[in-house]
Amino acid sequence: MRFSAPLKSNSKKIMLLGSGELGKEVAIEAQRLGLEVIAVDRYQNAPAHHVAHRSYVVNMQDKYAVLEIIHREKPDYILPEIEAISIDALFAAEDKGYNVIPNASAVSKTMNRKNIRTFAAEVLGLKTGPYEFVTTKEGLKDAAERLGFPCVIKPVMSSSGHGQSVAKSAEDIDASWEIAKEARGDASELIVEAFIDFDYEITMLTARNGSETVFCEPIGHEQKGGDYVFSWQPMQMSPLAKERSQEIAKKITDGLGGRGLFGVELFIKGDEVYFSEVSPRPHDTGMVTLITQSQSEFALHLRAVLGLPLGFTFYGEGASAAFKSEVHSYAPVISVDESLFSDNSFVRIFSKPEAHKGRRLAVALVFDQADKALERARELIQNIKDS
Ligand SMILES: Nc1ncnc2c1ncn2[C@@H]1O[C@H](COP(=O)(O)OP(=O)(O)OP(=O)(O)O)[C@@H](O)[C@H]1O
Ligand SMILES: NCC(=O)N[C@@H]1O[C@H](COP(=O)([O-])[O-])[C@@H](O)[C@H]1O
Ligand SMILES: [Mg+2]
Repeated sequence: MRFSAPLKSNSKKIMLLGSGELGKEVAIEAQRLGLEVIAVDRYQNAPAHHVAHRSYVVNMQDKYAVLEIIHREKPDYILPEIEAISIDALFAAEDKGYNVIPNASAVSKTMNRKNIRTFAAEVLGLKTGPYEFVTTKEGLKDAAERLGFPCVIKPVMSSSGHGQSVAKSAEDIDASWEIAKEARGDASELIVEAFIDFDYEITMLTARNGSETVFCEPIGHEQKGGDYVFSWQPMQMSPLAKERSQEIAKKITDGLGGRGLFGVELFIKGDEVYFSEVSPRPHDTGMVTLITQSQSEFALHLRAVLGLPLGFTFYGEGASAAFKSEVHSYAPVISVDESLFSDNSFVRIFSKPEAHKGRRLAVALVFDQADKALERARELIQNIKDS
């Protein structure tokens, strides 16, 4: 009897810069492909640290700290997983021949709203709402008056709604100015956007592997305070709005270039599609693909990075709901009710080592007709408790 030799493990090494819940799923997919996984974040025991071959804790905004780890590990691919990373480190790594995903320039553009908005609207000519950039409270007041109320105010560098607010009238401007200081990133410059009274908003997940571009079914989502709470797939759209959404997604991802999966955020009103922003990496609203697709957004990201084929099957409708902490704890315990274990749903707990009110700690996923799935996902997160 002969046994075939074990498959030669793929000797490539990936480095995740940021190791949260999204990175954890990327790390698991990478492990499945036999890659070596190095997970880096600003705190110990971040979700992807638990499933990596090696992990590091560094100040991600410190160019030299980030570069030191890159030089020590010499990864084949560097995958930025959060926005607050030293961009100088990424450019320097790229100059030395490292492969930054999708590329340092795309990361630089997307991490700063000024860069991505001017690139999308003024270079690529994509439709966006009116906007202005300001650096002073006086400038903010004037811009808000010009754009009209309500308007949305966001630090140029931040994410997950940190530092973001909606000013309904001139009286709100002082408060908005203060809120902006809570940015995760740089609050020295703000974007003021006219409020778009959209019918719904979507994420168009778009993957490019160097030879083809594929789109996932559109993901509808609901946000509270600028952070995602529910998502569902597919979002029912008119054929024209869907076609326009894919066109915009193709233009912006071609414009940014490189390989990987992108989350293109769009606002839809009737058949009009407005570009909002884009993540050059898997998107939080895309966690729903863990239950709706044969290859989740995380698996597609890796396939795209490695230049592998991007074919996948959309199994059918589903929804996700984010569970956010209700407590502050240095050792959160999450209890999952027995009722959560049903045939068409599951919960993913991220295992974050510390909880604070509003921090996303788990996600509920349901495979069912989108409206039923959404209702069930909502129910599921009500049955998760943390202490
Ligand atoms: N101009 C606008 N008009 C109406 N709603 C808006 C506008 N800008 C943002 N929003 C709402 O706020 C949400 C968050 O905004 P945005 O995506 O710009 O912030 P973010 O901090 O980058 O969020 P994330 O990191 O979760 O993607 C949007 O998904 C949308 O629901
Ligand atoms: N919208 C971006 C997003 O969802 N990013 C995800 O959240 C993590 C940070 O979580 P934390 O704030 O709880 O540390 C990031 O590491 C990433 O996985
Ligand atoms: Mg967004």
